[in-house]
Amino acid sequence: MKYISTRGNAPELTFEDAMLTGLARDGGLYVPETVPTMSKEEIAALAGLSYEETAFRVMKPFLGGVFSDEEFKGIIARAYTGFRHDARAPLVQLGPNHFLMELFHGPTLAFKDFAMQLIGQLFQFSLARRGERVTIVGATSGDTGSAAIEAFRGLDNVDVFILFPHGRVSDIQRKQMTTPEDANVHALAMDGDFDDCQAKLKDMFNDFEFRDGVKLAGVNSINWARVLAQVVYYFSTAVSLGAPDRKISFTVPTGNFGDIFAGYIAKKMGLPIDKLVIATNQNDILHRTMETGAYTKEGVTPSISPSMDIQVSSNFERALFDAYGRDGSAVAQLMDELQDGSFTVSQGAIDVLRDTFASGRASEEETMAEITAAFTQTGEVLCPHSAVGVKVANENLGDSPMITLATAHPAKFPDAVEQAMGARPDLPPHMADMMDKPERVTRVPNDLEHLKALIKERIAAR
Ligand SMILES: Cc1ncc(COP(=O)(O)O)c(C=O)c1O
Ligand SMILES: N[C@@H](CCOP(=O)(O)O)C(=O)O
Repeated sequence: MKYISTRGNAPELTFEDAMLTGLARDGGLYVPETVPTMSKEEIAALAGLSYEETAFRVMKPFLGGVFSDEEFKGIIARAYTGFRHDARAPLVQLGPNHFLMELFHGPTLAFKDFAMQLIGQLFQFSLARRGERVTIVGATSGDTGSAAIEAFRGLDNVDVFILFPHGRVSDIQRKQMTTPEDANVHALAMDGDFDDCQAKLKDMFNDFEFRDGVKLAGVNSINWARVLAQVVYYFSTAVSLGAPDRKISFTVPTGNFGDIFAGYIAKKMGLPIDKLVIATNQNDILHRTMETGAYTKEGVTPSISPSMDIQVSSNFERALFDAYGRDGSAVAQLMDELQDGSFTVSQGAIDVLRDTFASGRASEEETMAEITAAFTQTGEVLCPHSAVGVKVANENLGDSPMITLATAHPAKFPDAVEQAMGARPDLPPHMADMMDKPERVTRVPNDLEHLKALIKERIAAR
C-alpha cells in the first residue's frame, strides 16, 4: 500500500511515513494509491462487533503491513479507553428516519478525539521504534487543537505547538488549549482567522530548511491517518442500521472537509451510502461551489459555530484529485489559482462531485432555531455545529435512514446554546474546574518568520 500526493510531484510513501510526514513536499495531500474495498459479506460481518474490532477491520487494509495485527490492536485499544461511552459513537433517534451520531464522548468532547487519540498512540509507537522526535504544529479553529494537546501532552519526544485565531474560539476551547501545564504544550493565539493559521502551517511545511530542521509533523486532517480513523464510524453506525442490506445517508457539518471526506472513502470502500450531504454555516464556500462550480474566497464571517469558520477547505483538494481523474498537475494548477482568491471547477469534475455530494447551508438564525426545535421535539441538546447539520439533513431526508454527525458537545459552546434554549449545558465532571485554572498562552502575530523563530527557540529551551 503506497501513498501518493494530490499534486503528483512528491515521493510515494508508506502509511507510516505519510503519517509522520503530514503535508507532501509538493504542497499536496497524501492519499492511498488505491482504496481497498470490503465485500458485502465483510461489511455484514461487522454487525455486533465492538467499535475497536470494527476499527481494526476497516483500517487494517490501509496500513500495508507496517504494524503487526497484535501491535495495531493494542494501539486501537489504548486509543479508545478514554471515551465515556461504550459504543464510542452512539446513535440517538431524532425522527422516524433521522438519527444523530454522537461523536463527542471522547476526552475533549469533539469528533476530533476519534482520530487524534489514535494518532497519538500511532505516533508514540512509531517514534519509539525509530528512536525519533518530532515537532507537531497544528492549526485550529478550536477543536483540533484541544484534541491534539490532549493526545500528545507530556511526551518527551514530541513538542506540540497549536496556532488558534485570537478571540475566535469559544472560552472552553481556549481553556482546553491554554490550561494544560505540560512543558511540551505551546498554545499560540495568532492574529487573524483560522485560514491564516492554516496558511502559516502550510508555509512552514513548504520551507524545507525549517521543516527538516525541527522535524515538523502535522496532525491536522492534511494527515491521512486523521481521515482514515474517521472512516470507521461511518461503517459502525451504518451497519447498526442495516447496511449493507440497505443504503444509509449521512449529513456532515463541514469546514475543512476532512470528516465528510472520510465518508466518501467509506463509500469507495463499498459501504452503501446513498446521500452524502455537506452542511455549511454562513461561511458557505463549499455549498456555493457545489451550486455554481466557482470556488471563490469571500473572507470569513465569525459565526456561532466557530469551528466551521473556514474558507480554504483543505481536504477539498483530495476530492478534486479524484474528480479530475487523479490528475495531480490539474490540482496543482487549481491550488495556484486559489492563491489569487478563486478557481473554477471544470464541468466534468463538478458533475463527478455532484454525483457524490449534496450540500446545504444554515444561517445563524436557522442554526439557533434548530437548537431550540431539536430540544423541544426530542430533548436532544445540540451544539451549533451539529445544529447546522440537522437543519441541512432535514432538507435532505428521503427513503434511506439519514445519520447526522453531532461533532461537538453542546457544553463547548454554552453561550449559543443558552441563548437558544434558555438553559446552560453543563461540562462533564472531568472538566468541571477548567474555567478556574490559570492559562498559559503566547500572543503571536500573523508572521511566518516570527513563528519559526519562536518554535526554534522553544525547542532549544526544552
Ligand atoms: C465541532 C466541529 N464540527 C465540524 C467541523 C468540520 O469538520 P471538518 O473540518 O472535518 O469538515 C469541525 C472542525 O473541523 C468542528 O470542530
Ligand atoms: N474545525 C477544525 C479545523 C481544523 O480541521 P482539521 O480537521 O484539518 O484539523 C478545528 O477545530 O480546529
